[in-house]
Amino acid sequence: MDVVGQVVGGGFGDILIRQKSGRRLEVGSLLVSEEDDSILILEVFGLEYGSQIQDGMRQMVSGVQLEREGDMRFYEGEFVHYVLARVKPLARISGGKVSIPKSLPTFFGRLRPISAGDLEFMKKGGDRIFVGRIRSGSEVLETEVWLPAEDVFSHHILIPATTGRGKSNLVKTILWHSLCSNRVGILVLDAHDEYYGRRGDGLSVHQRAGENLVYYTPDRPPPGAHSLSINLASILPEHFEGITDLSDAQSQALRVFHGRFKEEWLTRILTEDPAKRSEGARDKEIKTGTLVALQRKLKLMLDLEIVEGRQLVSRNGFFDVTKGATTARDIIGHIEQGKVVVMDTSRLGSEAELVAGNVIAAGLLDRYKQYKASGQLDRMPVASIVIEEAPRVIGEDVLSSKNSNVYATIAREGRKFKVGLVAVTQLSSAIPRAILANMNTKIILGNEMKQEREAVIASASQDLSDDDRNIASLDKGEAIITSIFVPFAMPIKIPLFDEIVKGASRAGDAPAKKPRVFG
Ligand SMILES: Nc1ncnc2c1ncn2[C@@H]1O[C@H](COP(=O)(O)OP(=O)(O)OP(=O)(O)O)[C@@H](O)[C@H]1O
Repeated sequence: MDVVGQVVGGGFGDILIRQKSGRRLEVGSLLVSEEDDSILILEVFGLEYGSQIQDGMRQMVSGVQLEREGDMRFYEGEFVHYVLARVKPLARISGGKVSIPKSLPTFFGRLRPISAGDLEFMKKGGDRIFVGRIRSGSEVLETEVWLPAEDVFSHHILIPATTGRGKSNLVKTILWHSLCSNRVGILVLDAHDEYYGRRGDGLSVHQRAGENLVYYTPDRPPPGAHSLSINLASILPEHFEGITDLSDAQSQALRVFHGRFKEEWLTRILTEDPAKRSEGARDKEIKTGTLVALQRKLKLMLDLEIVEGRQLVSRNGFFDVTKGATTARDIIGHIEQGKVVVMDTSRLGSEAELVAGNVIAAGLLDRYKQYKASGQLDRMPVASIVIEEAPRVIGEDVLSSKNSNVYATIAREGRKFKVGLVAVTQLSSAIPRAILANMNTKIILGNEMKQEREAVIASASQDLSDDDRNIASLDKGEAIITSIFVPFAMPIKIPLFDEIVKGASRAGDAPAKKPRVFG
């Protein structure tokens, strides 16, 4: 047996291992204790020195070496000084079945490194999505990790990390595998226009992009892509809720206009001339000051302007008076067919992006509620919405200071209707605990901020209370998956998206060069 260490003490959840000299255990290393009829997988969460020599003596020997450059050494140093690893049991595997460990490994038992053969029970392929390979410390095993797509998407995914740790790469990886089947329809609000692959490789080079990827952009759509504009008539007063700061009077004004003018309500608010308002009873409901402030706010947010003759025109062609009447309906239709819809919102401000997302998310949730009511939900694919910088819509301050919004509703109850969120964030601590706890799969990337690690650890599906340092030391693309759909918290390495594309083109699964034309 390839021994790396031996059990020398500790207790359940905090077992002390002496590291064999010449081996190097890392925080996150996975070890195996072979028992009679099972194996126990253990994970290193702490490392410290051990020595048989008292402190004072060690410091004196060091003094001789440093100050006199003397050759004073300990006889058979590997016996007297060593590294102690603190490990916790992760899983017991017996006859291909995984269970939560409830006992200690054999006292004085020797441990070996984990190998791919120990993890053969892990299921692959089918309606699962690939997220990476099992990692032991910084060593990557061959074992692939595939998550059950419908379950994880409908029960929400949280991707927490600080900047530059590989969030976008992970989202791309997940979307890539979602394109293989139609079991999950996904809306991606792509604020950096980075997923489709206009510049460099993106989802468009996937073998099935033609059938399963739909790209909407307001900026010179490539062949087969759709021009993205949303008609003002698609927007309802509630689409602004929980997105932008509106006073009570302003919210009231939105509703009054909607009640009076139905689909034309937004155009009417924006084009009403404050100077020509009559003092009739109807207008008293809305003060001129409120109207003027509302017009200013909406024009700025939606990038609209009033030109001669009180004509309303769109400056960026996104929110439009004439175009885009069916956009929201069409996008919802694509998601219902299990496609991935990438919406390039890179030209929009943050609030406008969220309003656009709201129009679609609210319509989608409504449709799925209807499917449930009519008994058709079972045959529908799961629907999911990828939202970056998630605290913008599900942050504590947003939800307490403004009315709730559709994203929060989805986070709380979307699961019942097969609608989920993929929330990407640098600030998990800004999301209320109840919502964090509802995100039943967390793919935790590196994070150097203690407060953020604590928020994620406190709401994890497995006990990660000893993993603070482990999470702090995660390198780019290294992650820990905690989920009600995995048997134990899994350390993984996410592949680089470019390598996935290269691998697919070698295997003939993706064209190597030009993006595909799709519709
Ligand atoms: N799985 C990975 N393996 C190796 N390197 C990676 C991996 N994922 C990302 N990287 C590296 O880290 C860089 C940043 O990745 P990415 O843009 O995905 O991070 P991010 O967290 O989305 O950053 P930002 O918050 O700035 O958008 C990439 O350019 C890439 O070089």
